[in-house]
Amino acid sequence: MVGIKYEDFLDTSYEPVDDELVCRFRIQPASDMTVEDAASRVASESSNGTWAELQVDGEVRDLSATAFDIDVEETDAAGGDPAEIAVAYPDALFEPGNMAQVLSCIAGNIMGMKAVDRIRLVDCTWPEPLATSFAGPLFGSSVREEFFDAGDRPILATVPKPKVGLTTDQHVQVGYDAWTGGLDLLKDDENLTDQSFNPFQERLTESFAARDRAQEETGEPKSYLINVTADANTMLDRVDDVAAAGGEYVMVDVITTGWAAVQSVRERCERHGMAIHAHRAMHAAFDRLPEHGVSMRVLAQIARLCGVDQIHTGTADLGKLENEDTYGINEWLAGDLHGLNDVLPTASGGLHPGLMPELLDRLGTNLCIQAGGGVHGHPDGTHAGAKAFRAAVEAAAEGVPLEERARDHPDLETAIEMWGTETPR
Ligand SMILES: O=C(O)[C@@](O)(COP(=O)(O)O)[C@H](O)[C@H](O)COP(=O)(O)O
Ligand SMILES: [Mg+2]
Repeated sequence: MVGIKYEDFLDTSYEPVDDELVCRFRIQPASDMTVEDAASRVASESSNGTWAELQVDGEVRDLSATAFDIDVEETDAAGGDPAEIAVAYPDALFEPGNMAQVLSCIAGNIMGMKAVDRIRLVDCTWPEPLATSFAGPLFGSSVREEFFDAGDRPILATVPKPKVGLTTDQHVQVGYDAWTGGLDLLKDDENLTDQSFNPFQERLTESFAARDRAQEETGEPKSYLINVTADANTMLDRVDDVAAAGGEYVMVDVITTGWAAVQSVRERCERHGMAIHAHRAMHAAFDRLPEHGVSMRVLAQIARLCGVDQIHTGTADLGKLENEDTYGINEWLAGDLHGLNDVLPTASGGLHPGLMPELLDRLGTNLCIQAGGGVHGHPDGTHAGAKAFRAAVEAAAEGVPLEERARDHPDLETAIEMWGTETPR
């Protein structure tokens, strides 16, 4: 039998081994706590320790995490200085392929410990055994070639606005106008699911009928990010319904449904060869305060492991919503992760044609770009708004100044006159 107590979870000479998950936390120790004491408690409470000294078998001891790196940020603030710490977690602590269990360790009780005034899970380094125990994306950015002839340009999506309240007929008409105006994707808003004013089954059937007409008319492949968000069983039924209707995608509000449900949807989508568009509504409840919570970088990592193909990552501060490090997150989503597919970032929120050159300059073209107000707010309506959006992105991707392209593109000219290159507030 061996005793384990908080101090045993701190060892700054420790070198993590290859199959260990390494998490970096930003902590603000409580005023009566040294950073070492706080770090040992983070490692203990997020693995197999607790406040009382325990007598355990050796094997149990082996499941203990180790805080092995402490980087204090000197400040003149009262109380302890904040610090970034690194904790290594043994592979055997985790159930392979179970994201909810992993998060109950690394983002569980520690988020509420009195030993720290604030704690933020900032970044993770995922080892091969744990990472490859997850499905990962089925397509990732290859959706651009698999489903569309987009070539070098980003794929373009629009959400009918107002976000809820349109009838199914109105929704479908907006979709048809957007698709025939040159957009690749119609997208449901995060809070549109199966409400009486626009029921899911009718919306599904009639939208895909309109999609087929639009493909006929334009000769271009079109698709629909239909929101299947609901309880897990209902979501799986809706995935099957979308497959039966000939859909290529489903959209899921991944934060509000939870990662366990996302993993089940991923499994069902594989059966049908379908892609998952992840909306991150509620992410800011986790990531907005820089000193506390879970960073969007880590949320994006979790989404990739759980198998989404596209996820919203922000507009590099060009749009209406706060963004955290869009560039860094997009880079990680495109990077190697033990052979798992990449994820296509989605830029959305306050975007309009005038912002496209700067957006592509900052984030490149390996993107899905969504504009709702930036299309349906066009004075000449959705079809004109869609044409302006497509023209702006094509010009930006070709390096042609918008003003020049607008000379022979009146809808684009109108959009630029209307919104200029301003970021909406
Ligand atoms: O409801 C909205 O606000 C949007 O539909 C954008 O509409 P607009 O194009 O009309 O702004 C998206 O949900 C946000 O972009 C989500 O934020 P993020 O992409 O940051 O997750
Ligand atoms: Mg929305």
